[in-house]
Amino acid sequence: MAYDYALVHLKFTIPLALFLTAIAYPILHRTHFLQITSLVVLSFVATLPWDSYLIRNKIWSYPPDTIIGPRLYGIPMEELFFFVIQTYITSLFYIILSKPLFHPLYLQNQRNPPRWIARGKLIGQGILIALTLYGAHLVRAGGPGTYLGLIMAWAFPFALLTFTVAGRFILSLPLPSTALPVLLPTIYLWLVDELALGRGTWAIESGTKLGFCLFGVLEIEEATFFLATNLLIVFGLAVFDQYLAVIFAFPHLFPTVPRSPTPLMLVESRLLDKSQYDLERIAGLSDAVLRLRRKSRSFYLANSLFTGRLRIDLILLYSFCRLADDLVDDSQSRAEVRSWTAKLNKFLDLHYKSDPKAKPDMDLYITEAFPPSAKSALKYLPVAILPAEPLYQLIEGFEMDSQFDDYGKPSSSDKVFPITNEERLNRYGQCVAGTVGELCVALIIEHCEPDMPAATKQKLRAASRQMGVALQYVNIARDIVVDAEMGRVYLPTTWLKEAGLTPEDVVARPSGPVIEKLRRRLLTEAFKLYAEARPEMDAIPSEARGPMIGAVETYMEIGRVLREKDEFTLRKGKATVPAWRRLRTVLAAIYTK
Ligand SMILES: CC(C)=CCC/C(C)=C/CC/C(C)=C/CC/C(C)=C/[C@@H]1[C@@H](COP(=O)(O)OP(=O)(O)O)[C@]1(C)CC/C=C(\C)CC/C=C(\C)CCC=C(C)C
Repeated sequence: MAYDYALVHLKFTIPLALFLTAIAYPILHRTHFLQITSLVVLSFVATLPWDSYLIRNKIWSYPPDTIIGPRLYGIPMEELFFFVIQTYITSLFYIILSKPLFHPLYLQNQRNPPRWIARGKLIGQGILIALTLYGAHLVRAGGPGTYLGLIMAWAFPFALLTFTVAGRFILSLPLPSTALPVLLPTIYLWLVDELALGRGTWAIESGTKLGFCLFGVLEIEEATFFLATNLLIVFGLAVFDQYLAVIFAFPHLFPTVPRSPTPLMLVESRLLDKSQYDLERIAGLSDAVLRLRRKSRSFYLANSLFTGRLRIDLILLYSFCRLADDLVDDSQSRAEVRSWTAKLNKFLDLHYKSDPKAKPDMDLYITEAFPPSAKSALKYLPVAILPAEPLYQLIEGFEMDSQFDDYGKPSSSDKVFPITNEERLNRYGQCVAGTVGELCVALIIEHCEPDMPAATKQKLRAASRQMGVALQYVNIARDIVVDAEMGRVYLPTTWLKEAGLTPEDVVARPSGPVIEKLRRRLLTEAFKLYAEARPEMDAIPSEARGPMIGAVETYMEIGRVLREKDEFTLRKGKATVPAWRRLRTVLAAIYTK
């Protein structure tokens, strides 16, 4: 039947490609399209002459009644389509499995790599050189080793080239993110090939094959072809990721990055001397990711949905917010709180209020005023694209937090509970969380749509502040017990009074039916604010909309768990959302954005 080969695509390769597209679509970014398109073109151009040579030299053949007919340089169009769809399938496997990775962190081995990476690269290069030479030997020897030799002498030089360019980066990546995108499509295509060979859709001519089969009727040459070509595709994608990471991670080298870096920028990135890489910044990014992972499962999961410089700046913003909050929270006295907030305000003054002509030495100030662990969070805060006012207000919110703390004063009569009423609660939420929402939106606009209409910007700012308060209310509702243990009660004193309680009662007994009722009242307010702000998220630029909705919904899911259950799993005293449910929330957000 003339459609046998075409049916192989219709039954096996196209369905898998469609399935992977459905899975990957919400996380695909413009840079991914650049990567996949480039790889498809490169694969097509590199395979065409090689494939044509093998067909014309009768290494393999197609019974006329298995192909539709049109050929290019002797290659059936179904085969040409195979070049494209195999590259596409393997690329999607790689992109899906690599999405959680934060690629800039893997640039740290570009200079003075660990011994095993340096050696691993040399060993890898040695293996690829040996395989290439052996392939050439088989070709020269002719006979049964010809087909295998042609595969090796063609594929492994390309693999050697890409591994030479990105070997340290590839070896630095977690093994599953490179091995699985090679092995999964390879095994799948082995099975497809086995079926096709078994049906006679194509045939490998004797005389130029070794006659060994990996299993069934799958010739060892065919198995080697799919393994080698998928290795080439993954190496090629990793080369892209290495140079994209350089573009995104180093603003001093690439001050502005379009929504999708251009091929010229990739070439520039490749030609850079690695001595220009700011590895101190990479270490700072590593500190920020570690802080995010340790402190917030909600935002740590959500961060992997973002891409490029927006992802980097959100992580850096989180790191600063968390650091500032911890400096104040960990203070042992009101004087210490005032000292930290004064230093943080001065840090902001030096950035926003100093004479541009007399730029202060920020590194010196940070080193003198803050502990070494704080340096990277302060140094790399992307102040150039963040508005000042929300940052000052954030520090003000942390100062409000400190009013709760009596720092061990003997008499509880001095005890202050500043959240006296709902208005104060809202003000507090605006300061510590509404500001964060506004700062997130500022980054999104800068990176995704700087020329956004002013009216849209204003609507997003207002909605982001409201959403921030909603998340803060969920945070408070979740942490009533934890906060009470710290002597803090964020439930408004007026609410407590209506329920016949005082803040001291809540500190003494932060659970029970009355507290539960107040928790639900606060959650009702949180979901009211959320419901008003959520529709405005549709105006967020498309590449950030799904991830930002994912971040917000993951956090609001904490509130849903609290509302659904009277009893919930506590982790360090905090109600937690099961991992499967957090993942389900994120996936629902990005697939329905
Ligand atoms: C994806 C990613 C990395 C996002 C980063 C978001 C970010 C910068 C968060 C900073 C959070 C933070 C540490 C702020 C300091 C004050 C504080 C603790 C606020 C509370 C956050 C809880 O963070 P935590 O790390 O403690 O998380 P856990 O509770 O331990 O799980 C708050 C609850 C406030 C968080 C508020 C926001 C993130 C703003 C939300 C609003 C938006 C994202 C804007 C949405 C846009 C529109 C148009 C509605």
